[in-house]
Amino acid sequence: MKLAKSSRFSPTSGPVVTIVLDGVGISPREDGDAVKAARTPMLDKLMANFPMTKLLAHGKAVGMPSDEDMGNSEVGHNAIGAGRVFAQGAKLVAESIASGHLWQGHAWQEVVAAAKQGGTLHFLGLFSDGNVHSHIDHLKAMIERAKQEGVGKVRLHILLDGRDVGETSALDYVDPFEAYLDGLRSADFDVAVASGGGRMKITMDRYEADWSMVQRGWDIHVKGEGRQFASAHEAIETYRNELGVIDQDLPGFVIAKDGQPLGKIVDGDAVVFYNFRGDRAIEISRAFTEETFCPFHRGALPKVTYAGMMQYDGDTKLPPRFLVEPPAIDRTMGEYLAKNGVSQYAISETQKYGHVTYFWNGNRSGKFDDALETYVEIPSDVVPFEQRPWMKCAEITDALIAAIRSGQYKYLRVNYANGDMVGHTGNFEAAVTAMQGLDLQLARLIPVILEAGGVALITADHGNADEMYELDKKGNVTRDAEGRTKAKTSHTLNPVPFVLVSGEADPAYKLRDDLAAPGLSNIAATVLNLLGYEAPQDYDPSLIVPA
Ligand SMILES: O=C(O)[C@@H](CO)OP(=O)(O)O
Ligand SMILES: [Mn+2]
Ligand SMILES: [Mn+2]
Repeated sequence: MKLAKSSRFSPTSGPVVTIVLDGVGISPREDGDAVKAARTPMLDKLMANFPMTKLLAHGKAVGMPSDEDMGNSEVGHNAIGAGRVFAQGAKLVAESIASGHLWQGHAWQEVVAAAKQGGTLHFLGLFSDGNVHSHIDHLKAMIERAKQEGVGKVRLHILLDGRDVGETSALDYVDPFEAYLDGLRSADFDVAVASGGGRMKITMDRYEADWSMVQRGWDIHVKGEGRQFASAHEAIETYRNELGVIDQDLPGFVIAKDGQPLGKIVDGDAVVFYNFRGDRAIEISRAFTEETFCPFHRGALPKVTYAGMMQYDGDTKLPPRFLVEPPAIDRTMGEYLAKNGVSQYAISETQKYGHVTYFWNGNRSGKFDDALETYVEIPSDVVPFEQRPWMKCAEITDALIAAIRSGQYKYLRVNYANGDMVGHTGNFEAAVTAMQGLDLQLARLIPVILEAGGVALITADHGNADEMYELDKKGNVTRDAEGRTKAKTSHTLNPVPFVLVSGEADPAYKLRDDLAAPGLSNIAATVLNLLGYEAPQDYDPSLIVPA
C-alpha cells in the first residue's frame, strides 16, 4: 500500500486538517435555514475569501439507492474516508431481498429453523422508511417470507423514528402496518406488535453515550417489563397527550393482553435486528450476543438465535450472524496514511466519535497503527441538545489546538456535532445558537492551523441545520392557516460546503472547475495530494490541480 510521491504537488509545510461540520448543508432558501440565520462572521469570511465549492452529499453520490435519499453520517463519512463510493446498506439489503439472496444465506436459514422448532421469531428495529438505519419494506419482506417458510409466530418490536422522517409521523406508519398485519394473520400465522418506543429513549444509543437507553430497551423488548398498552396506537396517543413529546422521544411501551406481555424474548426464540446501519445497532447486538456483559444488569441471557441485518463492526465481527454482507470498504485514506508513515489525529465528542474513527475507516473500530494514530473522544453531555447547543465544540477545539501546536501530527480530522445533533431537535433558535458557537471555534482554530503552516478543509457530511422547517413537494416551506411552520428534524438533500483554507499568498494548487458533480468521495484524493502523494488510481479524482 505504498503511495507514490507526487511530482505535481509538494507536501504542505504544516498539517492538513479536515473539519467536518456535521449537518451543515447549503440550502437554496433563506426560510428556515439556521446556517444562514446565524451570525457566523468567521465562516462567512472563509467562504468569501478562500477557494470554495459545493459537494454532493446525498443519494447516489454517497451510495444510496436513489437521489431521493438524503445523506447521513455513515454514508458521508464512509465516502470521505474511502475516497470512493460503495453501494451502502440501504441498497445492498434491497438488492439482496430483490434477488432472493438474503433467503439463501445461512443466517436467514438458521433464524427460520429456530423459529420452526417452536421458537418465536422477533424483528426489532427502526420503524420507518427513512432509509438511514432501516427501511420498513425490508421488515415487511422478511415477515412475508417467514410466513411463506412456515414460521408460526412473529413478534415485532418497533422503534419509532421522527428523526429521519416527520417528527410526529409514527401513526402514519403504525396504522397502515396494523392493517397489513391483519391481512397476514391466519390460523397458523400469529403476528403482532409486542413492544416499542422512541429511538432516542430506548435501544438505539451509540458509541456508549448512554447505556441506560439500551437497558430500557432490553427490559421492554426482552423482559416485557414496562408500561402496558393494548396497542402501539394507544401507547403513542397516550404518551403524546401526557408528555407532548415528538416521536423520537416517546417512552418505551409493552403490548399486553390481560396483563401478559405479547412477546417477551425467551430461550429458543430467534431475533433479527433489522437495521442495516451499525452505530446504533452495536450496543443492543452486544447485549444479545456477549456471554459476559458488564454495561448493565441484563438478568438471565435468553438463548436465542440472533442475527443482525449486517455485520456492524468488521474488526470485532459483531454480530457473528448477519443476513447481508456489509459493503466491502477497503484501502481507506486512514489505512494508506498509516502504511505510509503519516501521523494522524482524530477527534470528536462521544455522539460523533465513531464517525471520525469507525465510519471514516470503513466501519472498523480499531486503529491501523497504534504508534502513528491518536483518537480522542470528548465525553458528550447526556442532555437534550437544544438545552446545550454549544455541546462540546469548545473542549474539542482546545484539544485540537493543542494537538496542532504539538507538531506531532501531519494529518488531523475533527467532527463538530452541533449542526446535526441540534438540527435533529427541530428547534430553530437552538440550531442558530449551535452555529454561532461553532463559528467562535472556527475563529480560534483556523489561525492556529495557518500559524503552523497548515491547510484546513472545511466541509460537512450532509445537511440538517440548513433546513429546520418542513417543505412541501415543490420545496417551499409549509405553513398552516396561521402561517406557522412545522419543525423538520431530519437531514436534507442539500450539498455541503468545501472550503480550502491556506495561509500561502500564492498556493501551488487551485480548485478544479471541470468536475461535473463533485461529491464527498473526492475529498480523500485531495487530502493525499495536499500531503504530497498521488492518490490511488481508483480513488475518485482530487478537487485540486496544480495552479
Ligand atoms: O442520529 C442518527 O442516527 C442519524 C439520523 O438517523 O444522524 P447522523 O447520520 O448524522 O448520525
Ligand atoms: Mn452526520
Ligand atoms: Mn444526523
